[in-house]
Amino acid sequence: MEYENKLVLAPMVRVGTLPFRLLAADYGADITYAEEIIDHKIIKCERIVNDYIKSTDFVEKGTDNVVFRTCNEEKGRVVFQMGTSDAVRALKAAQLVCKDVAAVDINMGCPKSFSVSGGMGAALLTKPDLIHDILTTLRRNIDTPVTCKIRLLKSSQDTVELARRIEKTGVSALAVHGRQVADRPRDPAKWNEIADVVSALTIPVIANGDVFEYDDIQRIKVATGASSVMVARGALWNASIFSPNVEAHWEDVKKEYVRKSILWDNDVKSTKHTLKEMIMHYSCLEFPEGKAIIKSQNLADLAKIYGDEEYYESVRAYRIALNRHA
Ligand SMILES: Cc1cc2nc3c(=O)[nH]c(=O)nc-3n(C[C@H](O)[C@H](O)[C@H](O)COP(=O)(O)O)c2cc1C
Repeated sequence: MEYENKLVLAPMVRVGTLPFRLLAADYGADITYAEEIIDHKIIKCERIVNDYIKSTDFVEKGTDNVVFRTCNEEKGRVVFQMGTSDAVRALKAAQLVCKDVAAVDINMGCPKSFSVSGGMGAALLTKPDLIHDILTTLRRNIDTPVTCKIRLLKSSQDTVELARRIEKTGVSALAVHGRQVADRPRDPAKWNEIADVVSALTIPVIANGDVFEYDDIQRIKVATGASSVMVARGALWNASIFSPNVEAHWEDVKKEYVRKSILWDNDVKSTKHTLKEMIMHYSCLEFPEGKAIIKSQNLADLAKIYGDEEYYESVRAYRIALNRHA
């Protein structure tokens, strides 16, 4: 996969499932990261071709819990992001999914305690030897491109030094979130420190942090020199941020997201979570729409909220018919 001049949907836990990735792609995202999945979890899965909805599922053995769902349509642009603290386990996990995705990314930026206490996410930033071990093990053993995503270190010099070590492992690209581990999301991202990494490396750098409207894409490119840009919250709040045309109204974006959730039989908890995040940004969960979402128990309930009962029924009928002919 090429990493120059790309618009990238950032990895987002509980948000970056198949329907949201396809939504972002429809609006213009070239590369779409899946939510972070921990190596332990994917290793417990088996790969199942789901003829019913035409997806490829990684399902926890002995359960019907779909840990990762993808489809042919996104094969050339989906990035599987993994949380890991061990090269052997990371490889085992990557081998399971690598034929179905465009790249495998290692998360080295998550500051949450469940990640850091397991030696994953941002904990890796202080262990350059382990980073080297994980990335070179993956590079040598899988044909799929390998990338990673880091945060800024205490000084720009430290970040550049780490980035250079990472580049030497042969990764295809490096995503840099312009905040340090202790920074809060409301602290401004330091685009100037991303620029230092861009000028020190020859591999593509994907600049991430504080892109909230389409014009910010050009701004961060100019400020950092990076040709590719990654967007998280801006896309969560309105996935049409990737579109050079007029931003779609967020009401339409929500409706389309629910339709895609129905089409790809998304976990209702994940769809509800994403809808709530979208609503909280523009409005308030106390209004009837928010209350109805909180109360909803399945995708049929969500379809009803958005006046899409007919759509829901037609998808259901189509699947039943397909299944009968299978
Ligand atoms: C809801 C949410 C979930 C996130 N989950 C992940 C994740 O799974 N992996 C990761 O590397 N970063 C994760 N992040 C961080 C984003 O990918 C991104 O680095 C950060 O939000 C900065 O970008 P932004 O300013 O465009 O939001 C998450 C952020 C948000 C808002």
